[in-house]
Amino acid sequence: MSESILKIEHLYHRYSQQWAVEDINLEIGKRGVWGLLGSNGAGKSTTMNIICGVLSPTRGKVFINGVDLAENPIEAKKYIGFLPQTPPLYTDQNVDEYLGFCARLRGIAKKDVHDAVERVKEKCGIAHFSKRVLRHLSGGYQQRVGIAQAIIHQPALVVLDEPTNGLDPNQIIEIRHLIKEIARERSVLLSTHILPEVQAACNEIRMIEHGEVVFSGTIEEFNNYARPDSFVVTMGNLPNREVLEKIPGIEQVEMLTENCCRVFFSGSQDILEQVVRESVLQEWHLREITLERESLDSVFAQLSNKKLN
Ligand SMILES: Nc1ncnc2c1ncn2[C@@H]1O[C@H](COP(=O)(O)OP(=O)(O)OP(=O)(O)O)[C@@H](O)[C@H]1O
Repeated sequence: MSESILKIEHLYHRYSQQWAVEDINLEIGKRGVWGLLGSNGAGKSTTMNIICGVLSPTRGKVFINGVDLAENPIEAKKYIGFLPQTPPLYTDQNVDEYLGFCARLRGIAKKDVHDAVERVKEKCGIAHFSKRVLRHLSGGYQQRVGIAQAIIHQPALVVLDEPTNGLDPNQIIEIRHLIKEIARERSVLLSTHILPEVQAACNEIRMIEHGEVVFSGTIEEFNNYARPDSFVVTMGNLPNREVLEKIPGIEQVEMLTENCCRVFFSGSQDILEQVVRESVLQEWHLREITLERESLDSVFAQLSNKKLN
């Protein structure tokens, strides 16, 4: 990848005795939403805290926009906005006061603070709550303020640690929408252990388990990771099991109803075309044929077990 905003090389982190991250290598591009997926305790927060310079790695290198985080932390951190798992909010401040404070912390010149605050409030849909004290905002709006502080200095990479944790379903949809919106102009790396979250929000997935990367690819590649090996077929004139089992590649047929059966096959999915062809030739009156995809949960479980095995 020529245009990467984040590159991690051989990253290790140990808390006293226990290794939380072991040899993580990652590279992410300059646009889109990148999901860092993993079950609880997989090492996501540790990795994110290291990327954002909150934690020093035991070993390994992190480059933000080509800048070595260890050698040049101030320069590297200019490119990053971070929303940790618990939003760093001063809940006695109102939205304007808090975002103004964050802008100054990020080194924005005094004369530009007002414009920066107005811009992120607009972007995050919180302009109508400018004078509202943070502790009186709902969880979803507090999270919006958390995202606003993460983008106040217009970073090229925004890192969000479980950004929809603890939100209700409507708030989750709104936050996902906001994340996609801010990823139009930059790269967003978000961590989650919730599978529908990555499906709904991410273009690319990096999955870590027990501190190691176990999957790296697009959402389609993730969905197709475990190849389907069965389909369900409904025919007006379904032949008996033995007839179907004679078709090369079909391993076993399980009758579900008089007109419907589940077919287990080995080899490629071309077998479906063959069944359709046979159905026309033999006048079996095919009504429906559906490949049974592995559910995302089962892919997740398989990838989690890959490391254990
Ligand atoms: N401060 C700490 N001291 C000791 N061990 C820690 C510390 N923080 C995390 N760990 C351990 O390191 C491992 C990775 O934890 P981490 O929080 O990075 O995982 P995670 O994927 O973010 O999990 P979650 O989704 O639950 O936040 C876990 O086994 C965890 O118990």
